[in-house]
Amino acid sequence: MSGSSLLPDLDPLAAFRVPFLPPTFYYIPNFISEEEEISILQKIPSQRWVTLSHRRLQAHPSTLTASNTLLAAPLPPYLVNPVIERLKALKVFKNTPHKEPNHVLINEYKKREGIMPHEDGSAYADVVATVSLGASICLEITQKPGNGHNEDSSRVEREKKAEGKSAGGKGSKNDGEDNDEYEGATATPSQTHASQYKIPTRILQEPRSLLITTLSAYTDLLHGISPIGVDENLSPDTVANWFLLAEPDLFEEAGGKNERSTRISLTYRDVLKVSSAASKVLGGLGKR
Ligand SMILES: O=C(O)CCC(=O)C(=O)O
Ligand SMILES: [Fe+2]
Repeated sequence: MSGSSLLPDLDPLAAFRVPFLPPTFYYIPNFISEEEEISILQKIPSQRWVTLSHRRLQAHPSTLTASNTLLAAPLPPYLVNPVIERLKALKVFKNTPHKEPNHVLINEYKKREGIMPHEDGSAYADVVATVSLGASICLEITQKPGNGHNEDSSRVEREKKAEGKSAGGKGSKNDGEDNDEYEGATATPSQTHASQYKIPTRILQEPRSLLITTLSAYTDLLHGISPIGVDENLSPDTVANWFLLAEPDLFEEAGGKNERSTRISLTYRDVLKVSSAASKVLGGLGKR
């Protein structure tokens, strides 16, 4: 029905699409309230962190098995409410196998910490919803090395690809969980990107915001966070989601700078392979 200008746009995400990027990035400022942010931060268990070289991380309900299988278990309530209810209202995971997230990776970045440019792995459906807590940070979006810029990128091509694509990342090497390094050898040719998009670019993630990345954000592009103390030169020209920001004035008044401080991200995902049998076996063993 989107063809008629008399009808409202029925896609609840349409207003939040990040411009200058393929239609696979959505940014929603103030997705949660300050009270909700504080409440979630207080409930993240301090004993669950795994320290990596440039960040700390924890997986809920658990780390995936070696074969990228999730042992079925509920997410803790503080990760369900209010976030998952709101993701459902926005139909964020409507095309993924389980229709809702079943796994959350929590990342913590202190000042000067980051994550190498990477794509998220084939363990997950190709939708990630990231809630930012505590501080702002810039996510850098870059082209995957080896991707052509000159190939057909017409609207028709892109829509065909988006329509034909069912959930499920393809060909990615990195699960974002235990290996930050991008392995460029897996690059596949891009049919989606050309000069109408501004890539590389940055997405400024404010505290309490939601960033949704889907489809070609997974297959054709890389995302990463520079391990720096200050994000600089922030402006409408250099930040793709500038006009979606809750408080662009804060960065303008600071001379286009964002002084980093500890930022936590909750990355909601749908793991493709879920084993309830395995969890029963483990649960049984645990009781002995
Ligand atoms: O913290 C973020 O916003 C990005 C994290 C990420 O890319 C990942 O966990 O795969
Ligand atoms: Fe990632």
